[in-house]
Amino acid sequence: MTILDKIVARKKTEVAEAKARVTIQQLEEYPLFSRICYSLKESIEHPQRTGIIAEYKRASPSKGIINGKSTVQEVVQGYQSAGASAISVLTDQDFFQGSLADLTAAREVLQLPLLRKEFIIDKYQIAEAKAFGADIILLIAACLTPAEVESLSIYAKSIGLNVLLEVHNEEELQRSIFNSIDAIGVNNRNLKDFSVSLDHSYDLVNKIPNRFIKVSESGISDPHTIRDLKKRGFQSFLIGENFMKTVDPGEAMKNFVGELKN
Ligand SMILES: O=P(O)(O)OC[C@@H](O)[C@@H](O)c1c[nH]c2ccccc12
Repeated sequence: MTILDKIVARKKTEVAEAKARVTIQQLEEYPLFSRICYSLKESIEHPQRTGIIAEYKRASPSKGIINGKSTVQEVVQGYQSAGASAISVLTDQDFFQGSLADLTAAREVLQLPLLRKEFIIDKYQIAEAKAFGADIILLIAACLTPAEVESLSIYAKSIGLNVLLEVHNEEELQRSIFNSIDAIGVNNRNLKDFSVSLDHSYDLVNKIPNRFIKVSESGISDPHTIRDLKKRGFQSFLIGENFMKTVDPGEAMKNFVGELKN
């Protein structure tokens, strides 16, 4: 059993438990649910922003604890001032030590699109994402059938969310493209064995149709890499650990962006 299989199995139980506590109809009554979402595309095209989607990640299955001290609000405010185009917050508890409370805390201090970073397998988690403050959801092709990618993305669009599809290889990409998707991210990390290689981004960029925002995800730690990815056609870059492993992630991003401009 791969780690991804374990996470997905756990998600099925979690979603069943959550549904027993709060129904989807009740989520639709939450105050944040009726909000108008920020557009990911507009924020990425904003001339004063960097294209970076900066992530708040306390821990991960591959690294264990990354940062147990910095609070979500201080970090995402730092990211926002440093020029992030969007913010990603992990909400998985068991493997990443995140929560929906982290998502709402981030929402309170942000004027940027906010991604619920989660292993989504059920429409219910998409309603939760909106109800707790997200503007963007992630659909991971590796754990969804094409029919699921289609129906989940259509539901997300129907409640005004932006949809980021994550792929790791060409087969996942070709089977998962639908018009209800806004952005396609190439995960440089293999979720089955955690190996990281930017070659995944380089190999897939020209196979992604230009109508989608192209995002390169994971393992980015050098401003030169961003320049290179941009030249090859990416508009956006998802970075977590490189900032989170420092004592002041917002400051680390500010310095990184400073180098990017030189
Ligand atoms: O910390 P990194 O290597 O900069 O990676 C960030 C982000 O891409 C990574 O956390 C991620 C990409 N896809 C995911 C899916 C689930 C959980 C986490 C992820």
